[in-house]
Amino acid sequence: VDDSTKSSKWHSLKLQEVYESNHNSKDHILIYSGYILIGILVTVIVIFIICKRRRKENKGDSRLSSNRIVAVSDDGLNNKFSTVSLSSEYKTSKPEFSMISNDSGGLSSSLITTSVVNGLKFEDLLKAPAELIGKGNHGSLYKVMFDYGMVFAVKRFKDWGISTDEFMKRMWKIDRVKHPNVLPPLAFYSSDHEKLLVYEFQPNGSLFNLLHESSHNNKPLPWINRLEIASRTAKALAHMHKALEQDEIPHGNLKSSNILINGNMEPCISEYGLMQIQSHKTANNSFKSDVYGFGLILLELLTGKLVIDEKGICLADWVKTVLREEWTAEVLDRSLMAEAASEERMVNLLVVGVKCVENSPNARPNMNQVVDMIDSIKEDEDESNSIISVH
Ligand SMILES: Nc1ncnc2c1ncn2[C@@H]1O[C@H](COP(=O)(O)OP(=O)(O)OP(=O)(O)O)[C@@H](O)[C@H]1O
Repeated sequence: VDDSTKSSKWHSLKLQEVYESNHNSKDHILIYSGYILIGILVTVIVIFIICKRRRKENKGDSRLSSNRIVAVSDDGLNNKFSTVSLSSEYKTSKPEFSMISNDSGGLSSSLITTSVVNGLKFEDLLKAPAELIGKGNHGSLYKVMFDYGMVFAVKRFKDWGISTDEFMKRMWKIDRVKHPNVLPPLAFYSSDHEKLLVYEFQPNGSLFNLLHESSHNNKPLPWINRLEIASRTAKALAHMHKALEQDEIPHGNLKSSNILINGNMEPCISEYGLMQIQSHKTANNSFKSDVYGFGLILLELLTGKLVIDEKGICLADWVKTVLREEWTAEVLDRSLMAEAASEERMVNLLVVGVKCVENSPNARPNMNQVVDMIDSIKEDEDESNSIISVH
């Protein structure tokens, strides 16, 4: 009995052991399956997050693809007319810019899109050969060329005391206002130290080149073209003033080198709104400064002389003096006098110019009044031309 009891006890112990070992391995399987499930779950979450991020980045990229942005390093640029690649300039020093601006708080605030330049990327601009074509008072201008024929003018501003935020807001406001005779920026970039603006390159150069650089064009600009340029520029400026009056954004730097000439000999106002107004009080005076600038352009158009000549004589003062002394014909560009056009209408336009360059801003007309005055000269011109053509 004892033996059989022992053996049955032994059996039940064995069974228990087997049962327990089975039970343990089941537990293990369960535990491992749990781990695997958690692992899968974590992997799925990680993949989901990565995909979401990629999608976001792609969105940013497609926004960028319609931008043109140029990065130029601070050093490595010299005064000489030179052909460089912006990317090589860029590599000469630690890059100051990246596609994502460090100081402007994000991509969208550092880049501006425009539909005109779809498909072109930042890298393309960096790689393209660039030519320094001028150094103005407020920065340098580069001509950037692409294999497939597209050419851009990139203006690089130095020391423009405007914050990135303000700059971006201003650019958006200007971008909203369109006029066929105002050159819109195609893209722009801003960091605390530097602002870049990209424009379409105008192969015919500026009104300044046309009037004052004999090598530019040997044929003098005919009166009818000068009148047309004056009229279109006045209308474009009046349009911009009206649309941006509330925002207090005048052109701020209107001069003949900022009037570009397109293939049809039409003027295009460039670099609108790139100067900062000191205060609200001066805003109105700044609009009247544009009127002054426009007046000087009229005087340049009619006299063919520089705003300040080699002897330091100021064109506005000179014209005023000559008109006071009634030597009117002396003032006009000789090539205009050689034309069979009406001297009277030329003098009328000159008078509009003189009104615009009055010393006191309040004495100057606004751009709408200027447009009306020029329109009436144009009407006279058209009328007389139609009479001539009938005869
Ligand atoms: N989009 C453009 N296409 C072709 N030429 C241009 C373009 N923009 C400017 N230019 C020309 O490049 C030259 C340099 O221009 P830039 O604007 O740097 O100088 P600026 O107008 O003389 O001075 P500022 O810095 O006061 O504007 C000028 O002769 C100008 O007419």
